Amino acid sequence: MRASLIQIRVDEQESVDSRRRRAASLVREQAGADLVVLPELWTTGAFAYEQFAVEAEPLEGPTYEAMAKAASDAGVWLHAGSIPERSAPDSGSAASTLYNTSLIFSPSGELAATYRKIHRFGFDEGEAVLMGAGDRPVTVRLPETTVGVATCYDLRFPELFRSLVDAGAETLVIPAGWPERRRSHWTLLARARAVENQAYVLACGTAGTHAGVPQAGHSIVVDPWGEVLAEAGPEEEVLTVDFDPAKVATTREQFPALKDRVLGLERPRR
Ligand SMILES: NC(=O)CCC(=O)C(=O)O
Repeated sequence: MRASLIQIRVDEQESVDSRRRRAASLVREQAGADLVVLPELWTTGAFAYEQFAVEAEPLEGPTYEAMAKAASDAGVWLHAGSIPERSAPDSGSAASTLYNTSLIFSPSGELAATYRKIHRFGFDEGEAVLMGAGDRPVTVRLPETTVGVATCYDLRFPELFRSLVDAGAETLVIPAGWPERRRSHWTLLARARAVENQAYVLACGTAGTHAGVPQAGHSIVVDPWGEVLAEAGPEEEVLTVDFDPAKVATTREQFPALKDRVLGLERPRR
């Protein structure tokens, strides 16, 4: 199986429209890949908090349109990263809510799944107060593998990944806008999630600097044994890797640690 991770540059020098066109064209260039991945909030930048409401889109907005077409033109499964989604107001409320929502398209350009980021970053600021939280882990069946999705800060929460594995995930796809300041956590956690879940990890970040936050880049693909198959540098690039989805089953058979899980442990006694 061939995956291409598009580590696109996100900065204020380029308009959102221009970046959207460029992303679509980069996706088209990946014809021949099975799966293409874009990062988190690549229209605005994950740290450009003031732009979230300005650039928020309905689910089927301009990014959806451009990515659905790019996926079908290239004939690839496309995890189109995430958008600031403006949901329709709930009944009885005048206010709409923003979500950090991932869009996954099939090779015919159909929407196969959406995922609203569960763990919002910022503690009491930024995304944590500007966006609503998702509450539903999501997996998507591709012909060769079952993909479990998570977004950026989610990477720090192993219990989400366990729920994805329990739902059958073999390949964990994680779009992100991870900052350079914590790059060591990014690569360490990507490998940890791969080793503990005996799954492939495809983690796609952004390049560039937006809202004064230099991005780590260093998109990474890790195999179920924790070996790094490919790692990008800090600048914009497409990281392409071939991997064997069957290795998940063989790793889990040959080193069956997942079978030794003890569930429902009591709280420690004081
Ligand atoms: N956009 C994010 O979720 C950033 C996460 C981050 O910076 C961190 O976990 O560290």
